[in-house]
Amino acid sequence: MRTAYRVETVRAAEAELMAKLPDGALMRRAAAGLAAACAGMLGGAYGARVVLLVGSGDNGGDALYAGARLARRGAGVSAVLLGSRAHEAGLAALRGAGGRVADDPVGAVERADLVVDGITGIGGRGGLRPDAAEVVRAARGSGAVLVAVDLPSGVDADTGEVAGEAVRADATVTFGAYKPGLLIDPAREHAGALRLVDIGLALPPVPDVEALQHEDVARLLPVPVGESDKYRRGVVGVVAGSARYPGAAVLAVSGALRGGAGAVRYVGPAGDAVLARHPETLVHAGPPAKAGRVQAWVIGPGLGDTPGADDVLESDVPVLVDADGLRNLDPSAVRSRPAPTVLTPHAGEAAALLGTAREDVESRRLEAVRELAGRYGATVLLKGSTTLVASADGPVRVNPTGTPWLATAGSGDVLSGLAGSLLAAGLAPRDAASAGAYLHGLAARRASRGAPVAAYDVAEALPAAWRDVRG
Ligand SMILES: NC(=O)C1=CN([C@@H]2O[C@H](COP(=O)(O)OP(=O)(O)OC[C@H]3O[C@@H](n4cnc5c(N)ncnc54)[C@H](O)[C@@H]3O)[C@@H](O)[C@H]2O)[C@@H](O)CC1
Ligand SMILES: Nc1ncnc2c1ncn2[C@@H]1O[C@H](COP(=O)(O)OP(=O)(O)O)[C@@H](O)[C@H]1O
Ligand SMILES: [K+]
Repeated sequence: MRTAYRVETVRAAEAELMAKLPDGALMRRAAAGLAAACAGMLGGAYGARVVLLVGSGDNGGDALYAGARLARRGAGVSAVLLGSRAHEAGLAALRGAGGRVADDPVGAVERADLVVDGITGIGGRGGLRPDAAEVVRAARGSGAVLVAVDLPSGVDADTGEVAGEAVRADATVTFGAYKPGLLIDPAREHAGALRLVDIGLALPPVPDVEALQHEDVARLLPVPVGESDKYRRGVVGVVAGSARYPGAAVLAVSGALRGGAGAVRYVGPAGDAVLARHPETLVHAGPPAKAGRVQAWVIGPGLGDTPGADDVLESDVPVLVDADGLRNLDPSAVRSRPAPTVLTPHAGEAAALLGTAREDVESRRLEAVRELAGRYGATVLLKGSTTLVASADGPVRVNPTGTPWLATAGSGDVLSGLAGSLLAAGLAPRDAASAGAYLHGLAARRASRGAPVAAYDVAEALPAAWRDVRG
């Protein structure tokens, strides 16, 4: 599991550790890790031209001490001082090692091999100020490798929000713990490759945000055993499709068939289309309550204007509500259910549920997903460039897989079928949602390999994604 902690928690752990260590020891640890990472990216420090962008806080201090180390190894290091003051001991260390303060900041970054962004870290507020923004733009245009210290300056560490201009780094070297913003867009896009330097912090067991890795998903996935039969493996019911959108039913069933349930019941008017593609589906044209027993329902993809989720929400099994099922969804109807509910909105659907604008959800997705989970008393999977899964309590899960090629019509239908199938197979709601998103993103990467994919390609790549995860 990759874990991330909010600034408040990181600062408390730092304070506890600092009290036990000599003055400046923690910063020297951080700087040593940073210098080693920079030297690695340069393929050796000797003869390299390194420019440090230095803000007025300890983030600048890290950059200055790391610069001193690189200078001692033969790099030409200069510092661009962007704050009202600079970390005094760090600046003295740099000067003592032969580094200097740049008198022409833009010229210096234009000639640099590597630029170190030490403008702001976890103490930063808002976007870059104009003087910093100008030098950062020159650095971006120079072809130098841009390495952010702890965080790309200008992004919000706790939320991933980017209000104004921010550094776009090739890599970020972060200290002690990942911060949520490093894993969540839009900030994640600014961070580049992530590297964590252990500085010995003792962090609480429960993080604020976490991201599943292969081994976590492998442990969650259902695997049939000798005495399994199709009913014991779980039956998932899919209520989807309409005369206008029969394809959504086919796609949701395609995901459900590859999600680990032993059987898929399809309920709705698109039975012929579903059977043509998936003859193994149990098809029913009447109301869901008459379709036979299921262990979980998926409702919503391609329903169009046909009545919403009420019938299914009254059932006593887990329900996943997607797409058209989310329209006008009543929080009290969801809250009062005896079984768990999973909602899978994209940003537009989440915005409609919250009564806000789509852009607002996209820029503050962590807050939006938490708010929806609280309001509905449900597990919420918010889709998009960073897919998040939140339940009423516990860490928010960030999905680390996926590709922007997934932004294609119908891929969400595959996901809802898949996650619903995992629910029917017995996974807890946040596990079904997050393992589903993980496999879905992995399948999309496999199917795409840098080229456009259709939603059905993603469904077909799901078995290969399972095999990847299970090793
Ligand atoms: N506390 C510790 O023990 C350690 C801290 N470390 C470093 O210290 C950093 C935190 O240091 P600080 O708390 O001094 O805070 P930062 O250095 O992150 O930033 C605060 C400073 O930046 C200024 N500032 C805030 N927003 C700005 C903006 N938008 N544009 C320009 N300037 C802005 C503030 O006026 C303040 O002087 C961490 O991110 C990490 O890099 C590391 O050395 C590891 C140890
Ligand atoms: N920019 C993006 N980067 C990565 N994944 C994305 C991006 N945009 C959308 N996705 C993913 O694509 C899928 C689209 O689902 P959805 O919006 O419901 O579309 P549809 O209703 O057409 O199926 C989701 O899994 C979502 O997370
Ligand atoms: K920084």
